[in-house]
Amino acid sequence: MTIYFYVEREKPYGCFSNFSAHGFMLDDLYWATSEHYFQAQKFIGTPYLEKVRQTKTPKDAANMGRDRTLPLRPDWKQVKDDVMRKAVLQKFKAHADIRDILLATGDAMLVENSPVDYYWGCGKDGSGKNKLGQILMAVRETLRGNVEM
Ligand SMILES: Nc1nc(O)c(N)c(N[C@@H]2O[C@H](COP(=O)(O)O)[C@@H](O)[C@H]2O)n1
Repeated sequence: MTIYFYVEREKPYGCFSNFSAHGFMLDDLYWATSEHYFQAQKFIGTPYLEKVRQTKTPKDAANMGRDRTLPLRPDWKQVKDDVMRKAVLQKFKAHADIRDILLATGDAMLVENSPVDYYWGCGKDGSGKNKLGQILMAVRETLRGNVEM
């Protein structure tokens, strides 16, 4: 079985999106969404991290994080998967309701059904890497106590 998710408002699996309104503490700071955390880490060591953290919406955080006039950390390509793992794990540790939804998916394949994202999602034609779906499945195993992240 495959479960597709994308935007937050699509129930019940919209909570798998990084845009879902499930905040958490990480690195001694509060993050309104996992998107805020992920995008802010692009600017670690600069004041832009805090600027992204304080953006109003996950869309605003994504827009700022994707602004390539801002100083992207040089190792971003190497660390971005780990950053995403850390954010997603913490989000599901912090919220029992969505943790239950994730665990109840059993061994279903989880796919971010983004028509525009061929890295985190499956892309328009399904050929994308679906990295976010893979991370959610890995988090699911970690929460079951089967695999360390
Ligand atoms: N809602 C939404 N709109 C897009 O245009 C997207 N690309 C995504 N995918 C999410 O974007 C985040 C990573 O973006 P960048 O690597 O900074 O481009 C991540 O949360 C994907 O799940 N979502």
